[in-house]
Amino acid sequence: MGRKARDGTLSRNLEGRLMCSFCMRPEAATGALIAGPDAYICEACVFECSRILARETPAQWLSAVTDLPRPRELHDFLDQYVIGQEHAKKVLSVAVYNHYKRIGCCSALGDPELGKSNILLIGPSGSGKTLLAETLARRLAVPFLIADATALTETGYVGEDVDGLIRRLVQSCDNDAQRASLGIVYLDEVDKLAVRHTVSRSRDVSGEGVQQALLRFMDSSVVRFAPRERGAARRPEWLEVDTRQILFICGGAFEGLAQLVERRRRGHGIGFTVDLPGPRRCSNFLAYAEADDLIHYGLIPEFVGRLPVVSVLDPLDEDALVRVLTEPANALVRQYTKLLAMDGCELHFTRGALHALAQEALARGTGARGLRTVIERVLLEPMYRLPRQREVQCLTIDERAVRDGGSPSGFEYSCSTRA
Ligand SMILES: Nc1ncnc2c1ncn2[C@@H]1O[C@H](COP(=O)(O)OP(=O)(O)OP(=O)(O)O)[C@@H](O)[C@H]1O
Ligand SMILES: [Zn+2]
Repeated sequence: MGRKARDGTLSRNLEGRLMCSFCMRPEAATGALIAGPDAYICEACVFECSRILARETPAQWLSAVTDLPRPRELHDFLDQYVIGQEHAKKVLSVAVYNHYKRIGCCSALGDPELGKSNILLIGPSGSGKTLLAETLARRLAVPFLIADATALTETGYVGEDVDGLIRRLVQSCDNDAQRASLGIVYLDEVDKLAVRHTVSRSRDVSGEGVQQALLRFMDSSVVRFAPRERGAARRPEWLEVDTRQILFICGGAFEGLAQLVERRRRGHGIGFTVDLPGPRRCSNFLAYAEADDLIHYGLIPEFVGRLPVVSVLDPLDEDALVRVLTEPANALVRQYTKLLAMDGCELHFTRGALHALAQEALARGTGARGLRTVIERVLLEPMYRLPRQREVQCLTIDERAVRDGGSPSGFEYSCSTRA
């Protein structure tokens, strides 16, 4: 036994009793300790170590890579849940595939070099940014966390700092730090971190400060913290997460960015651009957004540099919203049909009603997000009455029922009893 094991702090606790050098529990609590030249280890820690090693063997990584869905498969899966956004689907499928392929290969070959390709999604509210990220994470069965960039603070301020974000990811994996490090973090509203947007905000935390804090995590940084429930057997005292394998997908509407792009493309100082941009033109110009435009918008160059993959999503038009209502595997119309079927009622929407719903959602300017609100309003009255009105067996929502705002009269008008 080495000198350190006898005298050093690694092997004895404050009372001078032998302890496990890994979890620091005394011999009385751990049972037999296995001695090394400089340290001791208990059974629980041996178990934990073998579990970690089992996951890190190259063979396992390679099989994970062989099982990795190819970009085309990822795209097909996205198609089941996300309407439109073809470009974003393609870009994301490839980027996410490459990300996990890289992780697998680098780990297998013991290569620490990991050029990570975090992703930036630019698109209006309710166009499917979160949905795309979430659906990919579900297909890959990797941990997924959604966070709002505007709620983040610099370390030391009140609120959730970036460390807290990683901690939340680990907690969502039942404190499995290893698994958490393969996760995807979707960071919403990063456009609100732009320097020019934070000047007039009331909170004392600058968006720039948060951008700086995020930089560290988007590359590689070890976050170390104590798990919430301590003391339980076989639970390490500290959890460590290396963020270098965590994929960050950032999203934002970037209002006004299209105008910046347009101005750049037309050359500065030419007066005729002023009153040209309409919504359609703007989204066209967004497709030409470059790193410089994002920096001009107020993101710091280092932050933009960490987001090499950029995709622009289209605003959903009326036809797209009708498809969102009906086509996805978990489409709203399917959901409510199932819900009313539980009350023994068959629900139908006419084509006119679907378009009216889409138009109303469109008017709200929150993209597909508005659809649920509108459909809830229209179906409120029927859903309120149905559980009592046993005779109603077939309910057709037509255009008028939508336009009448789901008033009782609209309901009377559109429901019928079947013999
Ligand atoms: N392209 C789409 N296809 C199908 N459903 C969509 C699509 N876009 C949005 N939705 C639906 O609208 C809701 C909101 O979408 P999502 O959260 O993805 O918007 P977002 O683009 O992330 O907007 P925000 O930036 O405001 O969060 C989701 O519940 C989703 O079901
Ligand atoms: Zn131990």
